[in-house]
Amino acid sequence: MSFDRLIDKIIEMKNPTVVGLDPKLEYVPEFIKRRYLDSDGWTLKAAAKAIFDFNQAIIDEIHDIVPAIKPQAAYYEMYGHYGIRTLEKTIRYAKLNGMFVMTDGKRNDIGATMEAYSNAHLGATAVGENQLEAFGADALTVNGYLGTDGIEPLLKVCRERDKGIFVLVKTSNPSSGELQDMKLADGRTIYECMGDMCERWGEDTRGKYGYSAVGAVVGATYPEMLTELRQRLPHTMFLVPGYGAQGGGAEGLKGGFDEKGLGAIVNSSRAVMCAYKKEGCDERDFAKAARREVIRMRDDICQYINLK
Ligand SMILES: O=C(O)c1cc(=O)[nH]c(=O)n1[C@@H]1O[C@H](COP(=O)(O)O)[C@@H](O)[C@H]1O
Repeated sequence: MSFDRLIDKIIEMKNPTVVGLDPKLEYVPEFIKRRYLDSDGWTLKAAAKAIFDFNQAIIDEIHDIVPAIKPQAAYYEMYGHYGIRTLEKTIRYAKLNGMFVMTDGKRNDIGATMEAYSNAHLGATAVGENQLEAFGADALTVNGYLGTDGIEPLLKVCRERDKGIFVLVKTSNPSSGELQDMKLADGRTIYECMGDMCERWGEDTRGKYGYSAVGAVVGATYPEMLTELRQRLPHTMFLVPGYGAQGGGAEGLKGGFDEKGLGAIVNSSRAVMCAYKKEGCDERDFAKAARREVIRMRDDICQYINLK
């Protein structure tokens, strides 16, 4: 009921990073696409099958180095129910390989509907007497803007099943300040207020490292705010996207970590999935190129933090 399982893995692997599996078909090497698209045609089904092979090969190459993956649901929903099946299989395959899985769904709704999202992604669905796991991820990204009743159903599942959530606090995109940086009457920004709510929501779920089951998404593209939020939210684990393809650099990330080098996990998606394109290596070596990139990323970030 905290992020202890994730932090244990980060310490064991000495690696505070997560690979985002956001697989567009154009990232998948031709030789894999031909495997299905030549025989089945250019269909959603064939694309979803090719994407699963792509994900599987990357997981095979990175699972001994990286503690977690973060599949972004949109890249699977694009392929309809075939894509959803690929998401489900990808989650299962990563878990079989010992990885922590954070589904990036950025979900939120009223309490009743949020209960359905919580059961779908983190908990289980009741079918008669049976409680059946649908996706079974370890954590989910969520939007907190509907307030406490939209978060409560998630907290219930986090407590019962040892899961976690990452709430959007200060996002990495260029327009994030339009709303998130606005000041409230009490002088706080909206993102500070959302961060404070994360501390409160997580209060009774703190684990052995002091971090609760309620984490926050804070973009690598805003290093000063990342540093400021680390001080402000001592019990909130950060998911930090924006490193690599969005321009966030390793040095700017250090303020997001605590003095033990914990408290944050940095995501990279395109830079890992498409490392083979950047390297210009044979496309058949795409998974090895992903492996080289995750090692480079780990070493790049770890040089600035005190993770023992
Ligand atoms: O919640 C997220 O993961 C997220 C929040 C945010 O503020 N910015 C952000 O980029 N993300 C996600 O993080 C990933 C970043 O991908 P790359 O820019 O390719 O590394 C994508 O899956 C985004 O949807």
